[in-house]
Amino acid sequence: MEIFDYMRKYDYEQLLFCHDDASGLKAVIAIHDTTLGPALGGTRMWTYATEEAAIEDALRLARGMTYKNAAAGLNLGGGKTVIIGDPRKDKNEEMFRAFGRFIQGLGGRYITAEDVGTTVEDMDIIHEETDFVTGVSQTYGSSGNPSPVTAYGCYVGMKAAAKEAFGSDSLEGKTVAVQGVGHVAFELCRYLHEEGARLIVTDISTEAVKRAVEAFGAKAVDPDDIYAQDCDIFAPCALGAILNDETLPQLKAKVIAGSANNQLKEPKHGDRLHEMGILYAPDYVINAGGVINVADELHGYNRERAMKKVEQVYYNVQKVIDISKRDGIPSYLAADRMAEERIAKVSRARSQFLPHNKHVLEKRLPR
Ligand SMILES: NC(=O)C1=CN([C@@H]2O[C@H](COP(=O)(O)OP(=O)(O)OC[C@H]3O[C@@H](n4cnc5c(N)ncnc54)[C@H](O)[C@@H]3O)[C@@H](O)[C@H]2O)C=CC1
Ligand SMILES: O=C(O)CCC(=O)C(=O)O
Repeated sequence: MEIFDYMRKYDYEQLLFCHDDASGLKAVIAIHDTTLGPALGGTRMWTYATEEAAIEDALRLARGMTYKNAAAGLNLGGGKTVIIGDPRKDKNEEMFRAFGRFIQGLGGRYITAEDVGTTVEDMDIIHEETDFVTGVSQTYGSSGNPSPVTAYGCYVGMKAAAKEAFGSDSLEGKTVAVQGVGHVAFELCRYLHEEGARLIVTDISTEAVKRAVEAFGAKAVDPDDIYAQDCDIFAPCALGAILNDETLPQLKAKVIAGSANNQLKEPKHGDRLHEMGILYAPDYVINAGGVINVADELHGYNRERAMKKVEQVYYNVQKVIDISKRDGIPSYLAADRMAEERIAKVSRARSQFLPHNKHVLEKRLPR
């Protein structure tokens, strides 16, 4: 991999390697774009097969956060960290403290949060060493676990997509097939059940399926059968790349609206969904509830205000649909266009010289 060629191709700002031998910390922080504000994105801990795979993941995820934050209307840029290691075996307090000090050294250019393999408890340790961490536990007056808020954003985003596809945003009587009933999807199922939707669920964990069947009267199906279910809406809430050559021909849903990141295996699958007349609510627009929630911590966390902001996901999905119709392009490209247009407009507005730039971080968390 030619790092600078890759960074030039997608316009990255910065890539940092953080090493601490005593704790075993090997972290890569990627900062993609800070036009809108400091780069905010979670820390993923994973056992990467190679260092190159870890760097690529950090870069790809950081760019995704630029688009997610811009589309969500946040004054934040995009960044992400990967820590190389097994989250079940390799974590220790010194590691997250050392990592926190590296983040502090960036002076606010990058703000972290949870991602796959890291928890609220890990954020609390990072918080001992830096001001620039969110997703910290509620005992610090912070937001805690973001999943229920992500679920709420996903629910309102699904309603906006339903309005376009079925003429009404009511989900009463609609059948929703949910792939993966983990932290986000279980809460999503609760909203759907309360509104009177019929649920079909699957998960590789029989325990997770059992919980959803018992709590919401959901019908359970095998993981491979979820795509071909007779349903109105398909909600991918487990893995990435599940919209691909094998699964697209099986789909009967008119709408795809779920929380999973990177749902399209390749861009051509977004084109194909458009041709098939299936409305795809782009992943990073509909699953932005989590980041909207943690970003609220930067202003002194207020749950009510955060939930109000997350309601905006409804209108963001509508905006994407409008751009898709206006420009005759698939929804995934419309989402990119919406994010890029916002970055360009803010960038133009900020070209005017000001003696003192307004700092985006109005209030820091107490420590
Ligand atoms: N937690 C959050 O706030 C956010 C989550 N997301 C994304 O939403 C998705 C779900 O996140 P969480 O609920 O936090 O994760 P989770 O790990 O709690 O839930 C995922 C569920 O999917 C199941 N699963 C895995 N492979 C499967 C397969 N092949 N078929 C069926 N089920 C399978 C797992 O057993 C698990 O129950 C992930 O893609 C995540 O990246 C995105 C933004 C924020
Ligand atoms: O939701 C979070 O905890 C952090 C934001 C993030 O990294 C994401 O949305 O993927």
